[in-house]
Amino acid sequence: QPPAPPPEAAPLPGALPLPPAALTPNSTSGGPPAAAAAEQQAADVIVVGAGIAGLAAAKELAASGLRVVVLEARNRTGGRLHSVPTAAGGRVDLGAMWAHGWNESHPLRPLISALGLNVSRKQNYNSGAIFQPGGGRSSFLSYAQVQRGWTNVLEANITRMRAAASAAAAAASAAPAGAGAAPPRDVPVLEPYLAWLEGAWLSPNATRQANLLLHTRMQVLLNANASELSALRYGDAKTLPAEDVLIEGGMDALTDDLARGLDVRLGTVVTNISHDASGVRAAAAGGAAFAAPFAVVTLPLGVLKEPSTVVFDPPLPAAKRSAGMGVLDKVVMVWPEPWWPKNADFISREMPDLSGEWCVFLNYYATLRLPVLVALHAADTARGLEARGDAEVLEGAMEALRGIGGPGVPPPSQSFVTRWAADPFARGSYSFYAVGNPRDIVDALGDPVGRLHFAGEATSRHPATAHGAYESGLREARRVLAARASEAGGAAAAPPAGTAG
Ligand SMILES: Cc1cc2nc3c(=O)[nH]c(=O)nc-3n(C[C@H](O)[C@H](O)[C@H](O)COP(=O)(O)OP(=O)(O)OC[C@H]3O[C@@H](n4cnc5c(N)ncnc54)[C@H](O)[C@@H]3O)c2cc1C
Repeated sequence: QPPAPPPEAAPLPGALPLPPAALTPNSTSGGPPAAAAAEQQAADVIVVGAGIAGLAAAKELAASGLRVVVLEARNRTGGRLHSVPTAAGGRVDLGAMWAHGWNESHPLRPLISALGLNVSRKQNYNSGAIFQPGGGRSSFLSYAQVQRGWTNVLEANITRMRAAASAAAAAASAAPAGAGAAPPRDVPVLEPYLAWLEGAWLSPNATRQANLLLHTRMQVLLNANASELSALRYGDAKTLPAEDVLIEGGMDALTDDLARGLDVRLGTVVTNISHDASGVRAAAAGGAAFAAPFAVVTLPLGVLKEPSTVVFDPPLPAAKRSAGMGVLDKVVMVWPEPWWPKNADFISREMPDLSGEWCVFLNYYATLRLPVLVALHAADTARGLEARGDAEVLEGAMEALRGIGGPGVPPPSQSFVTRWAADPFARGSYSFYAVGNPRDIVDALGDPVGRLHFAGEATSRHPATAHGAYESGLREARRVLAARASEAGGAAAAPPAGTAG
């Protein structure tokens, strides 16, 4: 539980007086009134972005008695948490869906429990029904055997490579300057895979299953092409040591709850952020302007990677854009009844190549008893599908599904097609370690720049997750409080970079 707010937080020198009507708590239903557009509205802290990171930061800061204004471009809160009702009942997630690493100390557990939300049983990644390209069930290996046999070999291969790289780095640091081993060379994760595949002499059928696994275990999970993913950093983006659950009713219940009582300005597209020793100013499309001594910026990495979208003055260090931003897209399809194997967590198709189109469908029936299949596409495959219209996308889905279930498979009664890469307020799904990224990249992404603080999934030690984003918001709220206390002459000092979240 957040601490009780102090009676009144003293505004810092430089904070502009608050115009009485400028900041109205609970104004979550629209942008600022036009009449206020020209004047600069003041707060103690500006939070840019009402995703789970921004809302966590705002809630924590507001609980300390600060005047916080949250600027959000969309007409809803939640950002990459976005759940929609289905015609068959229940809700499904178009963004994040799993609480990864569900254990007793999961950071989202208190929120989920307080809201009384149920979670599904743990997702069983070994429960899959695999089909051959021409139809018919793959019979010679179970999904579990495939995973044990092939991905473990692949991961062992990468582990060996990383050990060799660490040994080379240790030798280089022990040697006198200019001598010693060459610095470790990072390679795309595709390289060890292909090397292994070449030496493995697999049958065509086994190769297709290996491609399926490469695609699901790496490209879909990490939302990037195997040619972009760092082999040295593969596995660094650790989740918590347990399994994944789905949240019944959808993940955005969490952000709905966090937003309650906060001053969130929906429909406020921030275009410029300037800062100096006296404070931060944020300007939004339409002319609204905001000022505060501090800001917490939670813009997605994909947005930061396009510097013309939100212009920073002075410009941000290049390191703020240096990790990879990938894409994971979903095609959510709803039927009145399931026609597919009901208890297999995943319905998959062997893959003739690495393109991975329509190769994996998550079966919501197995976990939440919803007659819903969710096709997952990543990276280049996802970008290719984003360029097509919904009707064409669904045609592709039906062709694949009829290859699995026969010509009688009916079209879905409802569908949703996501386009996270094209979304101007996300520009992708989540971050990944690109080839050559150093291990401490998340610290560079999260380090403050003057009075600007940075939170969001990409800045977290658990990147690419909702709980990592949440913790990063709390981390930056604490940093802002420490910086305020230190400026006000208190003894508190800002925690060093990368200490939490
Ligand atoms: C398809 C998909 C599947 C995923 N699956 C999982 C999963 O199963 N489990 C998991 O833990 N995580 C998953 N994730 C990742 C998870 O959703 C994110 O890590 C998390 O939601 C990020 O939160 P955030 O607050 O950092 O960013 P966001 O939620 O993106 O919040 C940033 C906010 O900034 C706003 N914004 C952008 N530009 C501007 C602007 N110019 N002005 C004002 N506001 C702006 C955005 O609209 C957004 O609301 C998934 C993500 C996607 C897209």
